[in-house]
Amino acid sequence: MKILPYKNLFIGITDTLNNIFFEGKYADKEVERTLKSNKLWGARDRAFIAETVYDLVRWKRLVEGGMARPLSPETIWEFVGTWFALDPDQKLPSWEEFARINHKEILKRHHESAKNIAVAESYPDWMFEVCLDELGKNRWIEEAQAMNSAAPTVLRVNTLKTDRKTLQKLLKERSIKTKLLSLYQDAVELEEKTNIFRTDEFQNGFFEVQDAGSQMIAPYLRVEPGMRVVDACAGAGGKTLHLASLMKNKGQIIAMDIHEWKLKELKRRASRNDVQNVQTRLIEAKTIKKMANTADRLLIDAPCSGMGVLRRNPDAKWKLQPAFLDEIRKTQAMILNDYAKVVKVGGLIVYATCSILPSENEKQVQKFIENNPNYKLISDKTYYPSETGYDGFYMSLIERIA
Ligand SMILES: C[S@@+](CC[C@H](N)C(=O)[O-])C[C@H]1O[C@@H](n2cnc3c(N)ncnc32)[C@H](O)[C@@H]1O
Repeated sequence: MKILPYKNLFIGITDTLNNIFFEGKYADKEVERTLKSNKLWGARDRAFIAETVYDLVRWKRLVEGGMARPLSPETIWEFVGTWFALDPDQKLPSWEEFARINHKEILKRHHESAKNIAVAESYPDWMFEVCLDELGKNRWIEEAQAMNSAAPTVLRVNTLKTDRKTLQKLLKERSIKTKLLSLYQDAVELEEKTNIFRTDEFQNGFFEVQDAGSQMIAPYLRVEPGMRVVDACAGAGGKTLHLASLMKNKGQIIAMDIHEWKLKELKRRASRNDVQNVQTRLIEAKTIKKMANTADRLLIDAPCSGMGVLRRNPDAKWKLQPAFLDEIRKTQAMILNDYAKVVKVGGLIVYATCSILPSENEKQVQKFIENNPNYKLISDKTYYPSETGYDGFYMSLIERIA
């Protein structure tokens, strides 16, 4: 995007980056907070700030390759200036903050550093190596590149309240252009970024924002109206709400998590969506044991590394640590082993993650089946961002056979 040479926009960008990189804040929340902080910014100003911040979070390592020094709170302006200096079509404003910017030097350093592919694709070395090792070179390079582009905004129509065509028409009346996605039965994609949360349609629960890949998970569980379904890692309920729509609000969904605040948010969303068949339950020491053999269906939307959704959360590239990956694999194995008993004999389980790493996905499931002969793998699938254009997900369907 062309530079908008206004100092207050650049101050917004540098402050936001500082909070993301050095105060541990999440990129999406920080961008939202910055955009709310100045009511006078128009749509173009907002787009410039949001796009520049996301680009810089995504391309941090590549930009550092062109800088004389690493990124620090002291070098944030140089970091932003270097990013624009890498593009010959951009002209930096002649402010003192950009006085150190030397285009020729930057390009020279950039050409040298980008010979390292992890720098060129802007990933930390350890992450690049783990992914190369797990996915192989061809697959990982394609995914690394796909996850460096901006994520589209996709809505899931709430079929308890309306249908896709009606939603599309209502949004069109607000000059919000959308397209229907033929491979995803309830998905509507925005053609341009806009603050969709301000619309009456959102306030009235006609849709939720949910990536197209994520929309494949609930239907994979083959729920039917009247069933008793447990959503074991429900979080704020993205998939719980989808399950409720598929069940036409009939039967019972028990939405569980280890964090009460997430379940509170789930309740708020359920009421906006007119979802009436969900009961929330906080997971405590004996909760899971007590629920053995009670469910027709079990969704395990497991906590994971998020290595399929980096284009939506590019800051995770820099925040994720190898030790966390080890920990999360243990948690996944524990959840699968302990929670699988909740389903009745003949019942179905979906184990899903928003990661494309086999060690969090098919390898976890294989290990579980090997150790638990009462369960059978029916099918599984990984959705790769490079193939779908949406977030990466894994899902497996497991039957309890004895
Ligand atoms: C991928 S997120 C769930 C997203 C959610 N299903 C949705 O669609 O919005 C994983 C969730 O697992 C929860 N979690 C972490 N450890 C858990 C555990 N031991 N048992 C149950 N849930 C757990 C996290 O709090 C988080 O909300």
